Parts: sequence; structure tokens; C-alpha cells
Amino acid sequence: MEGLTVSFRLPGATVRAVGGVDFEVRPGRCLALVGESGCGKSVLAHALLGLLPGNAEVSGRAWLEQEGQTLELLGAPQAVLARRVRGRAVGLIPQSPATHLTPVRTARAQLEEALRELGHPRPRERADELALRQGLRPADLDRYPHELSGGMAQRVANAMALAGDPWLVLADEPTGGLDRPLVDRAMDALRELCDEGRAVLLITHDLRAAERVADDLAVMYAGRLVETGPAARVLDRPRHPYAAGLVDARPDRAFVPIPGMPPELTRLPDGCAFAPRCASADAACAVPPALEDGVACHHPGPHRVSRGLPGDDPALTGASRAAGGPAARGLSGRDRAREGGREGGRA
Ligand SMILES: Nc1ncnc2c1ncn2[C@@H]1O[C@H](COP(=O)(O)OP(=O)(O)OP(=O)(O)O)[C@@H](O)[C@H]1O
Ligand code: NI
Repeated sequence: MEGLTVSFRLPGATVRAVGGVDFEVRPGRCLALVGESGCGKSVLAHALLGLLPGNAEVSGRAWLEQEGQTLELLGAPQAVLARRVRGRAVGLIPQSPATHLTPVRTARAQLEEALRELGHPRPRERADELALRQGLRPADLDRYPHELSGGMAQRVANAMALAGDPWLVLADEPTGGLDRPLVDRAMDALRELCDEGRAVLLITHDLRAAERVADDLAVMYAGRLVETGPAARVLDRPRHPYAAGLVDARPDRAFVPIPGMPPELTRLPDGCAFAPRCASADAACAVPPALEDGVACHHPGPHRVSRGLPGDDPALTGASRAAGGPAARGLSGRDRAREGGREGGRA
């Protein structure tokens, strides 16, 4: 994706929801896009699939490269997006799953219909398989949407997104309404998708969930990326003051909110959008910083961040503490690399 920009025209104002975002998601990898509510994460995902309303102006380029074929998504006609992209090459796990299910038909009817439309030969068996993979019992699919808890509706939506065997999965807050064990399970399911060779873009507020699954992290603020890099590095040693603030705001870390509020997207400051909330801001910040070497800041850290809740073993991260320490976990390759790196650092 290069220079993805989205503005919404409103009477008397323009909302600049996404302001020139570049990134890449590769097969077998998970990129987590994190940032506060309203920073443009869902708009970005919807732009890729041609799902924005008529008052949206989109510019930039986004190439979907699959099996030697390249499709530029932002300029693609709706018919092409409908036939080749949505639900097929790209699966979207929507942010409010319950609103995407029809109330008058069972989850199974809707999932099997999606599978039939995709030409699946055995929709019933495949629906059961998709349900089991999400930790649902096949019988749960026979419920109507109002009979599903929020967490179950979420898992039905996840199953629907995977029905077409997508190559790229856009998971927009796929853990809404799930408690921690189910969040962990949902993240492990995303990890499996990566390990099968799919690309995953995870959109989340939940840094602990991101830490569990993501290879790479992109931190978004007021429609722009402020820091990108390997997830473990960004979470351990963030360089942008906003990224450091997000880490310290984690409920399983210092739990200190970032002071102030994000700017209005109709009246963005001329310089760095984070400057009004930033302890390091000075005159240099009147000029908007470009993203260079993975950070968009005139005074990049490394910043010291909290390692755990007060009184906890500071050597353990939140995720490893919850799981009983690194040794207690079945570590993924990414985790092993990270833990290995840490051991290496100590030695
Ligand atoms: N159709 C629209 N018209 C005008 N503004 C819009 C429209 N859709 C979204 N916006 C604005 O774009 C901005 C980004 O919204 P978006 O939904 O992408 O945020 P988000 O990062 O996904 O937040 P959350 O974490 O709460 O889901 C918000 O300020 C929102 O109000
Ligand atoms: Ni959103």
C-alpha cells in the first residue's frame, strides 16, 4: 500500500481519516495495526475492499499480489472487487459482527449460503469444520443471531470471513466481547492462518493480543503511521512517544492513560499531530515529521516503558506472566525467536 489517503466530505468540513499510509503485509505474516479509537484503522481496511460510502475520497495505491497476478484495489471496479476480492482473495472479519448477520436466519443458513455462493461442494461439513475451528460446537450454528452471545456472534463472523479460504485476512477488532481465554484462542487461530501461508492484518486496541500473534506492528495516530517495526521491538523499546504511551496504557502494564485527547480530524494541526499531548514536543514539531526508519518523530526514543504491574516480576511481560512464564507456553516460532533474542541479550 502506498500513500493511502481517505477523506470524507461533510457539509462545511472535510474529515481526513487516513493521511498517506504505506505498508506491506506478506504471506505467512501478521501485521497488527494499533491505535486509539477513531484514528482511521477501520476506514483503511474498508478502503481496500471498496466498502466506503459515497462521500469518501480515496487516493493512493494498494496492490494485491497473488500467484503472479497483481490487482490494484483502490482503482478496481466494484464488480471486480465483488467477484474476485471480497470474501475470496480477501476475507474481512468486521468490527461489529452482530450487525452483519441477518436476524431472521440461523447462523448455519447464512454460513452455508456463503459457502454455496463460493461453489463449495459440501457446505454443511465445511460449516461445521469452520465452526469447530473457532471453538464453536456445530449445534451453535443452528441458533438465530439473537440467541448468540457477543462472543459467539464474533466467532460466527470469523468463520464467515474464512469461508472463501482467503489469501489475506483483514481482522477488524476480531475479539470484541471475548474474554481473555477466548481472545488468546482467537489470536492463536489467526497465527495458524499465517502459518498456513496467509497474510493477516489485525486491527486492534489490545496490545496484549497483538503481542501474542503479530510479527510486525504499525502504530497509527490521527490517520498516519507514527511507528512501524517488529512487534516485539516496538512493544519492548518503542521509539515514538505515542507508541510508548500506548504500551504504558496497557491494563497489564502501568495502566496509565495518555493525557489529553486525539485531535479532531477536521482540524488537524499543521505540524506533528501528537505534539499537543507530547512531553518531548518543541519548536521542531511545528513541521510534520516523516516516517523515517520506522518512526515519525523529531525526537525519537528509545523510551523506557513499564514491564509489568507494580509488584510483579519485571522480567516477565504481561503475556508470559498470564501463561505461567515463557517455559509454560507452547511457543510459536516468533515467540521462540523473541525469547531467544532476550536470552542472547542477557548472555
Ligand atoms: N462515513 C463517514 N463520514 C465521515 N466521517 C467518517 C465516516 N466514517 C468514518 N469517519 C471518521 O473517520 C475517522 C476514523 O474512523 P475509523 O472507524 O477508521 O476509526 P478506528 O480507528 O477504526 O476506531 P475504532 O477503534 O473506534 O474502531 C473517525 O473520526 C470517524 O468519525
Ligand atoms: Ni474501527
